[in-house]
Amino acid sequence: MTSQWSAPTADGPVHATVPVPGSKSITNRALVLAALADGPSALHAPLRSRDTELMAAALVALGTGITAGPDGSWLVTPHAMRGPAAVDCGLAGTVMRFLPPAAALAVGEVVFDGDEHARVRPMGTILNALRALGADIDGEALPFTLHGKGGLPGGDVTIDASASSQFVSGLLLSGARYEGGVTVVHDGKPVPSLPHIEMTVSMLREAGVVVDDSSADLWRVEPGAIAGRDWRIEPDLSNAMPFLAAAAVTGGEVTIPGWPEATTQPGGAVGDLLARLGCDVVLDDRGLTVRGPERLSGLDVDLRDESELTPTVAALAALADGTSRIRGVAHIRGHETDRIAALVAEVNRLGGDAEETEDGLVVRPRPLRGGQWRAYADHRMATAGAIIGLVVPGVSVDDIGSTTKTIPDFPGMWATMLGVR
Ligand SMILES: O=C(O)C1=C[C@@H](OP(=O)(O)O)[C@@H](O)[C@H](O)C1
Ligand SMILES: C=C(OP(=O)(O)O)C(=O)O
Repeated sequence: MTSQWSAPTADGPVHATVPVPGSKSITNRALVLAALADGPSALHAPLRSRDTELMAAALVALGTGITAGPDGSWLVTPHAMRGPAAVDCGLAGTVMRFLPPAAALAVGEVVFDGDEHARVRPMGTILNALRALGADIDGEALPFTLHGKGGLPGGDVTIDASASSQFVSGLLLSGARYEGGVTVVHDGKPVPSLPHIEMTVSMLREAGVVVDDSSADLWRVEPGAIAGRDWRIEPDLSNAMPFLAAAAVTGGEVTIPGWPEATTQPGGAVGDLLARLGCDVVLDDRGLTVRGPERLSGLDVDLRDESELTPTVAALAALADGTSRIRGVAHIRGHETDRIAALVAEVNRLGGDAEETEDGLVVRPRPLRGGQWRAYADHRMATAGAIIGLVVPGVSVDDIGSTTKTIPDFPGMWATMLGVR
């Protein structure tokens, strides 16, 4: 799915209110919990994009009933997991890390595969953890085959989750359905994206599961039922950031309605990050409103907890007046692409001055020129190119179709925001 896209240049400060679709991370957790629950669930305002459609299709292949309501909600009727089944993970980390622990409850063979870029994403940690908990799996990465035995003994497992928080979240989401529950201990460099584990723990508790996360690097899920319930999906705050960035780089004003007062999404940090770059940020009953400054300042920031925001922050840094340093994100070399290498290559291709560090990148101010911005099949690389294209004429993004991973119609939303439809 590649599609060349000439990034539109803003003809002045961008002023817009932009409703954004639901959170990928919350939608895919709610789908898994609903499929493993003891009764029906409804997902209200779910994200309907490639990552979540793949999750839904995989759960249906494993026996779950999923239908769409007239208002766009998803109604989920759980059923005992069953194989044989084939699961297409696409490029979705949440599908490739959250589903194998659930598929281990099925009887029969479940074959997992995904996009070319997905085959190099780290998987060994979770496959070995499942083996340690009693699963029978052939393979170390996509593609792999799980020989389901209808359940798992569960118990204690020690893993190194420094390459992805999703290893922990995946085990916790299904752990209540294992005979002995699950205790996951992390041993290694710090776990990234911790808010995403908090999201997992908090959604498990909302579904009535007993979880102990009182010790650092240890999570205990007691065996028991997962309750069917109504899930209300928050807007995707990480996907809101490129639209807010449009205000930041053009000196305009953008509001995202429905911004939650409290959230476990790492995108909750977006307001603080934009304020540090020099924006005015207000959260009130209209939503989150960002007003851009005349000139953006650089920033020195550790994004380990909010690592999925790195491409967007780097795009802003490339347009800032001061030097920026992004730290704590070594593991994003294993995201949709090696994001550190990709960002440095693309900023420099447009004449900028970016440099890789061991755990992030440094971006120094230098005027950019138009040219090709490569997305590397990565939705957040594509939207980073769009941000730069707002103020640098002649930027072309080579794979804008990659944005359908988490936003159904990014080019349409971008055009509407700019009033160019
Ligand atoms: O659990 C989740 O929903 C996610 C966890 C994070 O993964 P990593 O821990 O691999 O960064 C994040 O970057 C990803 O976009 C979504
Ligand atoms: C890292 C990301 O995705 P995934 O859920 O595929 O890991 C992301 O969306 O930035």
